Amino acid sequence: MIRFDQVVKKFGDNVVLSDLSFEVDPGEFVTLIGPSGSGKTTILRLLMTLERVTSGTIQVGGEYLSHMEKGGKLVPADEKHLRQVRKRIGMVFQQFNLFPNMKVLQNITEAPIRVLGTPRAEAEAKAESLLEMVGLSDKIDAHPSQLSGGQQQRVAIARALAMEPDVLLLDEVTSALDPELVAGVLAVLRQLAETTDITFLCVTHEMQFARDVSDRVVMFDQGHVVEAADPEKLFTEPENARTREFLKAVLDRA
Ligand SMILES: Nc1ncnc2c1ncn2[C@@H]1O[C@H](COP(=O)(O)OP(=O)(O)OP(=O)(O)O)[C@@H](O)[C@H]1O
Repeated sequence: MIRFDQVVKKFGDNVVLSDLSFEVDPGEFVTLIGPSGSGKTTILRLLMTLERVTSGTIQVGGEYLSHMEKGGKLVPADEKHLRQVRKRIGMVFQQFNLFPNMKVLQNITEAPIRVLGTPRAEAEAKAESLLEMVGLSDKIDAHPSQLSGGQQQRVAIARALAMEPDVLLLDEVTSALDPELVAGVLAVLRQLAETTDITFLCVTHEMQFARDVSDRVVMFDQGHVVEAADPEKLFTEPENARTREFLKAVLDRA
């Protein structure tokens, strides 16, 4: 579903990703772990087309994201192509980024109506069922400022799902939450991972969540994949010294 092929990403002279290749299968839940600055967020931003590759290619669902085919050749994607492929990808951020002046319902229906052309009644019915799924049916007419951080994040998840993405990117979705609100958000994500065929790419410091929910965990350092394995293996018997060092530091801090 996601394929990075020899991707290089530089910011000036800073080589953030060098020759990065990895794949995520359809329906797989993959978590990226690694030290601060290792390039995890850059990977998500490339997938959201907020950044462009320096070289190499990215494919989503068999279609090029970074490039498009023109006259039998691969050329950098134009804005129209990017918008088209991007519709398949949803993202939930650390900061929930809800529209503050819109009620919860409108936050969820806005993109389906405007971007997908979904009729309003259909978009609202869908939003109601998504709000039920995230346990917030009673907040349909609230404004974001009237919700806790955990509730706002669950609305943000519902909003991403309303676009029916094939791929959902999760970037430190619990980092801005008070500790007592984290479990509710993780429970919603766990349910989604178990009951939908969405492909997840997740960046998190919640190691227990990564261990419970992921099909595969990928350890990054300095823009390279150091090691990738199923969570039981990676967390109990990491092969690479860098992974062992990183996990020890994270678990000592917890
Ligand atoms: N827009 C930008 N301009 C310049 N440098 C950038 C930009 N975005 C990221 N970088 C650099 O790219 C590197 C990787 O950053 P990135 O945010 O992807 O790391 P990360 O692994 O997600 O870290 P963290 O866990 O702290 O979020 C860092 O050295 C960062 O300074």
